[in-house]
Amino acid sequence: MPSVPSILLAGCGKMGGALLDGWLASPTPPRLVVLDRHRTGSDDDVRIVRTPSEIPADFQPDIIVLAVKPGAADDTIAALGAALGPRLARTAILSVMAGRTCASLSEAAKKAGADIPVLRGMPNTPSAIGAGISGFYAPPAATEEQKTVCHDLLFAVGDVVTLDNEKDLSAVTAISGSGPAYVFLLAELLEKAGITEGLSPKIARRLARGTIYGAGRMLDDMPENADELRKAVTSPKGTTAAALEILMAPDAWPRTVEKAVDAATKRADELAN
Ligand SMILES: NC(=O)C1=CN([C@@H]2O[C@H](COP(=O)(O)OP(=O)(O)OC[C@H]3O[C@@H](n4cnc5c(N)ncnc54)[C@H](O)[C@@H]3O)[C@@H](O)[C@H]2O)C=CC1
Ligand SMILES: O=C(O)[C@@H]1CCC=N1
Repeated sequence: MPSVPSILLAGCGKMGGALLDGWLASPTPPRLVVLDRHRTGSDDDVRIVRTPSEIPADFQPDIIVLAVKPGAADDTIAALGAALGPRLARTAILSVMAGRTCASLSEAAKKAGADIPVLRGMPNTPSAIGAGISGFYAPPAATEEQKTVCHDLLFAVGDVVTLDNEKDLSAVTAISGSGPAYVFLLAELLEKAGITEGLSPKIARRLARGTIYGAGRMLDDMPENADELRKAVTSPKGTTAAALEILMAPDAWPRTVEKAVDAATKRADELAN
């Protein structure tokens, strides 16, 4: 494989688009062709096509990053097989889709005429600004080179946790794949609560966002555990204690977060095939 890999990004919506933004901002972006039926335009860094038949005839992808919805994967792989012909057999797939297993996607590739490995990543949208975190799983069928290139594609947009068991990707999806949405919800709710308490929407928004940003940076920068950082904010009989008494009641956040993550993990399992 060349030192700058050639990547076909199939699906450039919210997640594919976040990866694309992160790659283009990274010091050594891959050679890229983007396939998305709803995206148009082209620039110096990336060729964008709407159908597989428009993929340049001399473009041999080292890796196809599959970022369509799980239900669209089989059709997309079939269409790629028809357009790429023997080139499909000289590539590997990195799926960033929730649920879909390596085995089910390898089967789809076989139907499209290529017996190729499928690796899986589960990134998240902060990848767009280089602040993503991804789970990564490579099956035994993948070559060391394919593992390295796929790992590095994810590492170019943030941190990467390599997994020994594919099954763990469902929990990863529930924690970090979906996780930014939970934090954005907290931002929305804090902002609304601030407005309810009489702050202007502008000030409530600034306070909510600034707080989540600052707390996130502390989690990243400081050695203390999250509970220690929490306790450092909580004066006995003070304001934080009054709020946490409500949030930390067993049926409040502890149970709610556990139930939410369990629901997301189960949904990822349901999307498997
Ligand atoms: N949105 C997120 O935060 C995350 C999403 N994912 C996974 O990423 C995948 C994509 O999710 P989103 O980006 O949110 O969805 P999306 O709907 O924003 O993007 C999907 C894109 O695929 C394109 N597409 C669909 N079928 C196509 C075809 N046959 N040929 C060409 N383009 C086609 C659509 O035009 C669309 O732009 C899903 O499988 C999801 O599980 C993974 C981690 C996080
Ligand atoms: O909601 C979903 O299914 C996708 C996977 C992780 C984040 N978004």
